[in-house]
Amino acid sequence: MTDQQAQPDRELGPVLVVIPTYNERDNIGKIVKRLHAALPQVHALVVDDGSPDGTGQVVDGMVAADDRVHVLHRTEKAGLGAAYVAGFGWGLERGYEFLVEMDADGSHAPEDLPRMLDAAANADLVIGSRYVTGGSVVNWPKSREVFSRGANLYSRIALGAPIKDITAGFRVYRAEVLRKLKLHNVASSGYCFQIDLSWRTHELGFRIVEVPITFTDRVIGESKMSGNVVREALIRVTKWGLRRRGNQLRSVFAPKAKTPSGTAK
Ligand SMILES: Nc1nc2c(ncn2[C@@H]2O[C@H](COP(=O)(O)OP(=O)(O)O[C@H]3O[C@H](CO)[C@@H](O)[C@H](O)[C@@H]3O)[C@@H](O)[C@H]2O)c(=O)[nH]1
Repeated sequence: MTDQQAQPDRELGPVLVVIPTYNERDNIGKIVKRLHAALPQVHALVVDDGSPDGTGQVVDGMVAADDRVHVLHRTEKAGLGAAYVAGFGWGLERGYEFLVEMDADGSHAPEDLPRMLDAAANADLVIGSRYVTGGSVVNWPKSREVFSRGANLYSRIALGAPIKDITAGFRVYRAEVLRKLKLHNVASSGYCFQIDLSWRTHELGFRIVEVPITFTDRVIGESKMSGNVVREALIRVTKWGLRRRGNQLRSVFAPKAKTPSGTAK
């Protein structure tokens, strides 16, 4: 891992693109190359969870050849959320002002990132959204898209957050947001991490903007979606939603404070 000072990018300040990897040996080189073709000045941090296919060693070679590429090696597969928390911590310590989430498999087009960074000039969180006007999904099996849309609808209703693509994994966070989110308290490890951070960002009153993107299913390798990932999201979102309803009811039925004249305020 090189340990350079963050370099300024565009007019925004230094940008770090965090890319979690598990078994992405044949994807990681291509995606970082596309990223640097689109945005030569950004830095990339790959967070690899000891991929058995040797992704970590491939990235070591990239780090040795390019000052803009960094790596965090972790010993075991601990989920996408934990990988991002580690990557964000690394970036915040080094003074990056914008921290980007992006998959390694090409589902997220780095060529869309300049538009997202433009939007970040007036937002605290920019979500690359499949489900706003102009956004789309290419090559996903219909069942996966229906599932993803259903998960979004359920989360939106349960949490009352007006975000069309709350599970999206292509995002730009302003560093200030991540500092306020108290990342050490985030326990969501799978894709639920995206919902968790979106909701926390919304609750803190930060500006969230959705920019349309085209999500294209991976050509090489496999999705890490599993029963555990789905269960975690379902249980957590339901629990947060019930807690939110409970808080709303408590505030409606809580005894009103009395004024000195005896009328309720
Ligand atoms: N380090 C690490 N990386 C992981 C892990 N699990 C997944 N990744 C990496 O995280 C990225 C996304 O994982 P995929 O498994 O390819 O995701 P997907 O099924 O295509 O899901 C996409 O859509 C979801 C919502 O619909 C998103 O929530 C998700 O972030 C992603 O964009 C890939 O770069 C993958 O290697 C893990 O345990 N550890």
